[in-house]
Amino acid sequence: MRCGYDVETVRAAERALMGTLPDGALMRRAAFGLATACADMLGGVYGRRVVVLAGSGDNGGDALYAAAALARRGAGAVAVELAPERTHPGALAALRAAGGRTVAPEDADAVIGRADLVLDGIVGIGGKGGLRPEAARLAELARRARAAVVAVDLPSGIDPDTGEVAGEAVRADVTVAFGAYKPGLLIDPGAEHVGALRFTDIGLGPHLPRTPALEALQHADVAALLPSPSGESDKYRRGVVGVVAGSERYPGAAVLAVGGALRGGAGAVRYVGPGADAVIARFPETLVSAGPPAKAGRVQAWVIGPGLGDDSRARQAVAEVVAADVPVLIDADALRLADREAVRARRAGTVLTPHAGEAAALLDADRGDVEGARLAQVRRLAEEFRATALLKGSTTLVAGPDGAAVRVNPTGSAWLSTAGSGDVLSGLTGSLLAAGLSAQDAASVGAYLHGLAGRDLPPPFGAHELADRVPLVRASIMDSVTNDALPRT
Ligand SMILES: NC(=O)C1=CN([C@@H]2O[C@H](COP(=O)(O)OP(=O)(O)OC[C@H]3O[C@@H](n4cnc5c(N)ncnc54)[C@H](O)[C@@H]3O)[C@@H](O)[C@H]2O)[C@@H](O)CC1
Ligand SMILES: [K+]
Repeated sequence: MRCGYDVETVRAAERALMGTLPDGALMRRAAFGLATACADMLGGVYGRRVVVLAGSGDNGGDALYAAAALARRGAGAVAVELAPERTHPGALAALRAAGGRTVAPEDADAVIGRADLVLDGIVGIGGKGGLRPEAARLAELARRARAAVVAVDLPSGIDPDTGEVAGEAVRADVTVAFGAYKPGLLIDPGAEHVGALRFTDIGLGPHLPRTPALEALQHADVAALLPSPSGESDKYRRGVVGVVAGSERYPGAAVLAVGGALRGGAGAVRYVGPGADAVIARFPETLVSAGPPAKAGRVQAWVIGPGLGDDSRARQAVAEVVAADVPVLIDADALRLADREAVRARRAGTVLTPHAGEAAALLDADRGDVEGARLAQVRRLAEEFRATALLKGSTTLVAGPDGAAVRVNPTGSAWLSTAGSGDVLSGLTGSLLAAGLSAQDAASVGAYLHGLAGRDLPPPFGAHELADRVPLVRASIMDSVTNDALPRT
């Protein structure tokens, strides 16, 4: 699991650790990791031109110490001081002692234009609000530069706790995070500015709390959560998922959601709705039923919404499914039709899967507000509906109603935004709910497999191919974990 900790938590851990170490030890560790990452990036140090954008806090200090280390190995180092009277004195002295020089912000353009590498030490976790004009100008120069840009701890201008970006922000090729990932490095729009994310351990681990603010699953976590049938399994033990989707107008949504559910590993899929002929033609193993969901027979979880429409049949089906005492996934049209109070009153797990536009409608907000503040908005959704909310988008987030860590999906690609992609995700996640995963695990594992399937397929692809790819990515996850566990020879 990759974890993100908010600034307050990181600061407290740093204080606890610093109390046990000589002065300046943490900054030395950070600067050493940073200089190593820069040398890797440059592929050699001697004769390279390094420019430091040095703010007046410790972030600038890290950058200056790293530049001093590079200068000692033969790089030319120049620091642009944002506020010369307040630059970190020890780090500045180290840079000068190593032969580096400083220039005023007015001269930044010229030195950045000749640089091979720009180190962004404008602000780190001490940044407040959008970048001030002088800092914003430097961030813009760095963005336009042909040099490689390495962000120190985080790209200046992104909010470390939320990933929100107000105005200009540095766009890095590499970001070197110290001690702990901050949530803003993992959530868009901040995450888009990070480039390749590297980590430098400064020893904070033992001082960080057990529960982070944000979690990103990795292969081993997913492998541990994925259900596998055992000798005792029958279709009910593996989980029967009921899918209420599709309409005369959108029969394809039914096929895609059922396909996702089958590939998610359910023991059986029941389909309820007017798309039965299309479903059976593609997946003859589906149990179809013409009546309402309440009469469809036993299921361990329901998926409702893709392509459903909003006629009286759809409304009735949503009310019945929301009233069921098994886990329910509510998507697409059903998000509009579900009664908020009825959803809040549910006792079994509930997963809502809106994209930003649907989330905006549910929260009475603007779509842009949802996209710009994804973490706050997914938490709000979970709270207001007392449900697990999966907010789809460039970084998919999953928040539970209990205030536990929010999950951010690390897989996925822009090619996933294709018609029907969400229908597959719904079926897939519903299948995991039926197998007994908690709402938050089912949603985050569903998003992980779905995203990985999207990365694995040569683009462009159609949504039905995503479902077909799930068994392959599942196998590769299992393989990678088994191989990791083998002794190395
Ligand atoms: N505290 C520690 O133990 C460690 C801190 N480290 C570094 O220290 C950083 C935090 O240092 P600081 O607390 O000094 O804070 P920062 O250096 O992140 O930021 C503070 C500086 O930024 C300026 N600033 C704030 N908001 C701004 C805005 N919107 N526009 C322009 N300038 C703005 C402030 O005036 C101040 O000069 C971390 O990100 C990390 O790089 C590392 O050296 C590891 C150890
Ligand atoms: K920075």
